Amino acid sequence: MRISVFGCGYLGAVHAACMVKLGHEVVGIDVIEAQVTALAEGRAPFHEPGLPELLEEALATGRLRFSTDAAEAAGAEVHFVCVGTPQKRGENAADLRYVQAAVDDLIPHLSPGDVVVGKSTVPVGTAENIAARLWKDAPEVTLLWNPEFLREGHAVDDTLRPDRFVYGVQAGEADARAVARLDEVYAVALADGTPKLVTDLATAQLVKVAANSFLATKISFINAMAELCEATGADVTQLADAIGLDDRIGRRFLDAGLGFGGGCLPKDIRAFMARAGELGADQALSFLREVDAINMRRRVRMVDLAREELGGSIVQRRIAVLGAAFKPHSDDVRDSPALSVAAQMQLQGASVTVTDPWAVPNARKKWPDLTFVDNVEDALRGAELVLVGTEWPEYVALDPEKVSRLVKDRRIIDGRNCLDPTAWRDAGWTYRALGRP
Ligand SMILES: NC(=O)C1=CN([C@@H]2O[C@H](COP(=O)(O)OP(=O)(O)OC[C@H]3O[C@@H](n4cnc5c(N)ncnc54)[C@H](O)[C@@H]3O)[C@@H](O)[C@H]2O)C=CC1
Ligand SMILES: O=C(O)[C@H]1O[C@H](OP(=O)(O)OP(=O)(O)OC[C@H]2O[C@@H](n3ccc(=O)[nH]c3=O)[C@H](O)[C@@H]2O)[C@H](O)[C@@H](O)[C@@H]1O
Repeated sequence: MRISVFGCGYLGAVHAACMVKLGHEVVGIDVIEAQVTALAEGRAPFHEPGLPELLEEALATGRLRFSTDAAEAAGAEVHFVCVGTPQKRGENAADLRYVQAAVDDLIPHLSPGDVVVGKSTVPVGTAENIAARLWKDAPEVTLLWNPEFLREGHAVDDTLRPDRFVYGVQAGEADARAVARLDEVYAVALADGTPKLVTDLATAQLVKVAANSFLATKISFINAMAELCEATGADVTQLADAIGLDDRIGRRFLDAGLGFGGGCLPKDIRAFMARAGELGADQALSFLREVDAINMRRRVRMVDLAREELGGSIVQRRIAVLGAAFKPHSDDVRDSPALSVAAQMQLQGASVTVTDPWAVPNARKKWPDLTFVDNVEDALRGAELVLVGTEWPEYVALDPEKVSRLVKDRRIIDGRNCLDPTAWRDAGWTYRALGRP
């Protein structure tokens, strides 16, 4: 099947390469020339495990190309929309201008019978507006909404072996043909037994934001428990293990710490609240305001803890921050809790050095005033306080004895509850964490 993918960022680049792996011929379209050039040369423009190898393999088949020219989408039968839907500046709502522009760019190159498949995360109602637009300008083209659930750091596997497919459809014969076509695209995964749910357009759009809202709520729930643990001397990691053993609750997404960041959960819950307000249903999602507030409070608590540990002031104190990415195995620094804490401490007068195995270039672009180093030893050298902001395996594996000689003072705050407190305390460190005695 010939496929086009509009938007070759974290979602689209992985999707394009994976579609080749599934046997299709793909053109990836993006408006950023440098990104297209890098991808066409087999260089992933961001860090995603497995993507460089997959790109190389896909390019070698001759069935994958990239372009900035939307006209290259002509001749494809299925067109995926994977462009960004960031938070509007100064507002909670999603900025839909990239989705609108991609649809505008695509329409002149569509042929009768083509299927447009929306994958970007959008406020409910967006798909219906696009469908109306296609009805007017390309009436023999069908729109499906097929939200994406991949996680950064696991994107390749999540795309090739997803937990489920959701197809949002309109009513009618054309939709049955479009569904059959999307089934052909995903034939390999469907044959492996991946569940498929066919819903109306509104439900499909809601499934996506509901899933992300649930995940964000689960994280904020455990972080609220961490606040209680801090007030009582209890241990949130044991609490999570204990409640997580109940199958109905489950242990996943109960890791307390600095909370959620990234290009998705924070902006998606805010956009969902904004859309609910427009629909006159804001009360239904008022709990998400609290989910957001609990999440942001963890960052403030981390800075307060640093101040407490340093005897009341962080001004001119040397603090090493391990981690800049919003989560391990990614170089994405969008709304990164670790970076936000580092920046806050710097703004409050601390002398902060940040390191990360992959995210330093992106972090430097975002916060050029922070000091960045490429390796953990340089970050630790002379530090009066060490703060773990992202649980990269190499930080989890640090030997507290070995790194003792690098720092000025042995003080560590584990912002991700990822270290063994006993090992650090036994090596003479003052160990503090969020929600753990
Ligand atoms: N990053 C993730 O893990 C996931 C993201 N999503 C959703 O997917 C969408 C994309 O997210 P990301 O890939 O993270 O964003 P991104 O910002 O990494 O990538 C978006 C890409 O779209 C390109 N673009 C903008 N306008 C365009 C146009 N008119 N034509 C072609 N390309 C255009 C941009 O240049 C950029 O490269 C968002 O709605 C996001 O919420 C959904 C699931 C997972
Ligand atoms: O819509 C999206 O883009 C994606 O958003 C999230 O994926 P992602 O943002 O890649 O990362 P997650 O693994 O969900 O982590 C998000 C944040 O929550 C934090 N987190 C996660 C789990 C946990 O127990 N505690 C916790 O604080 C992570 O450190 C990270 O900052 C969802 O997990 C994906 O299913 C979804 O497709």
